[in-house]
Amino acid sequence: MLMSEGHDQPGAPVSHLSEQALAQIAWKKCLDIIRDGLHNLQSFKTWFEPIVPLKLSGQELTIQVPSQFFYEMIEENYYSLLKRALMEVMGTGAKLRYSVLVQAAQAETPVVARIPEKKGKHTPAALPKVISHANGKQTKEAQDLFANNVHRFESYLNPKYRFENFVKGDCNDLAHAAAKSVSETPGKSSFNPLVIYGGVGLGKTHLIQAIGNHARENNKAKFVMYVSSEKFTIEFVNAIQNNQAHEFSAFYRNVDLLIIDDIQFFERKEKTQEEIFHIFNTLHQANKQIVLSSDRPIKELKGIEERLLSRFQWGLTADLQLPDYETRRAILQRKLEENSATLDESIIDFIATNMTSNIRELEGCLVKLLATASLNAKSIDLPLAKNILRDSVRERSQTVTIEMVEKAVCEYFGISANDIKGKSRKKEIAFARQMAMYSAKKWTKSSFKTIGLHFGGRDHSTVIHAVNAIDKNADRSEEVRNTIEELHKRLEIMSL
Ligand SMILES: Nc1ncnc2c1ncn2[C@@H]1O[C@H](COP(=O)(O)OP(=O)(O)OP(=O)(O)O)[C@@H](O)[C@H]1O
Repeated sequence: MLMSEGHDQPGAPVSHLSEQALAQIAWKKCLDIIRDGLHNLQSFKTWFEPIVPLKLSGQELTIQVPSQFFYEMIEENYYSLLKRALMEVMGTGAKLRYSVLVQAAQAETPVVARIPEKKGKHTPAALPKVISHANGKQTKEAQDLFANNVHRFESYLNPKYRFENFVKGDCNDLAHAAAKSVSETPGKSSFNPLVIYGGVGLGKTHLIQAIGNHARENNKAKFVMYVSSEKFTIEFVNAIQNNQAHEFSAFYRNVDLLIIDDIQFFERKEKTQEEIFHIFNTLHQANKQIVLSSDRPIKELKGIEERLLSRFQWGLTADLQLPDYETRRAILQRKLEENSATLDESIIDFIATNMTSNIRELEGCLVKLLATASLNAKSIDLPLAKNILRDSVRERSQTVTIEMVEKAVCEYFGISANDIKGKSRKKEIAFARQMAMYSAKKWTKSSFKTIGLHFGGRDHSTVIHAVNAIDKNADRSEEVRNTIEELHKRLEIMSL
């Protein structure tokens, strides 16, 4: 083990070294192993050189990473290598703790990593035996013991899911407001249970975990438990097999705020539904909060007992809709800020315009771009971004239409469709109209006649005149050339 090896600091007994010095020595050794294992100096420089070893206590090494994104990239891509290095240097009991530097001005957020075990395990069966009860009822003694041990049980909440980084929009207004309210006064409002439903990747897990994190950090609920219905079911089956069904039941009946994700997974699982039914009743009667998520409205769940369905609808049900363009942009901006990264506006536009069906995909595009930029140490421009994301957006490509031209021109000049189609001869509007006709001729397959009809029922000769006028202007004026180019760029983005 590292602490018994004195040769790194000749003459200095290792035991006298500070935790920080020990961390530096251990990390330096780990880096040697990682460098050898990577075969790619650039990746090593990008992902490992910026890491600062903070302290080594026993076999637990704490390292500081610059951002959450960094932490996730390392866990995602270099977990095995990192684990091997740590175990070689510090032995099989090695543990790693990340400290994520959120922003220079903010406090650090510690994240406990999972080495050597990648996934944390929460086993209600790990409760002390004495919690078990006679005839399904807990003794007072057992309850007290539970209360005194609450701090020992993990909530299985991911600290990254917070209200602060959940972007509000028309698509999630009610769900967000209800979630905030529940997190402030769990169990005390009529929103019990609170059910959040919505399609894949629209933020259900984020929002329900934000409730748990907020309630826990602000002491609104003592024992918060987050569990997916899949995990709940597996644990329940295990508990039955190990004769620990009573302990299992007792564990969940003691929770102050119970959050269950993806309840559609309970469909057709009769035994598990029965268990949930009893837990639900106990918690509800005791004014404990229940939060559920589902991928569809409760009424559409099939193979779930009526009595359970009706209970799920006792409180408030709120849905998450697909985010609109503005919300998609705001989410991208927020994710960039979180990673202290920037991207050209045109790239943000490109992603927000094309990734419309799922926020996880939206995020995925961003991560792909940032990772490429970082790994190749080069900045990303729009053509490169399109190239990197071509697989994600390929199916969406379409041809430019007159409607797109109208939208792009209106947005660019800040005027309405009625202005363009109307009779106004005001200089700016007449110019925008000519520009619209010019762009429609240039980038769509429409005839002069169709374009004229679209833009206010004008004659085809008016369109020919507009196209010639803009062509001439472009020869003379850089400003006009820039406008054409910008409109072209926006149309390209819209059509991908
Ligand atoms: N309004 C939002 N603001 C910021 N980030 C969001 C928002 N909605 C979703 N996200 C992010 O999108 C990703 C997917 O969200 P999440 O996992 O919560 O979706 P989900 O609805 O639970 O998906 P699934 O149906 O697959 O379980 C997460 O990284 C989450 O942080």
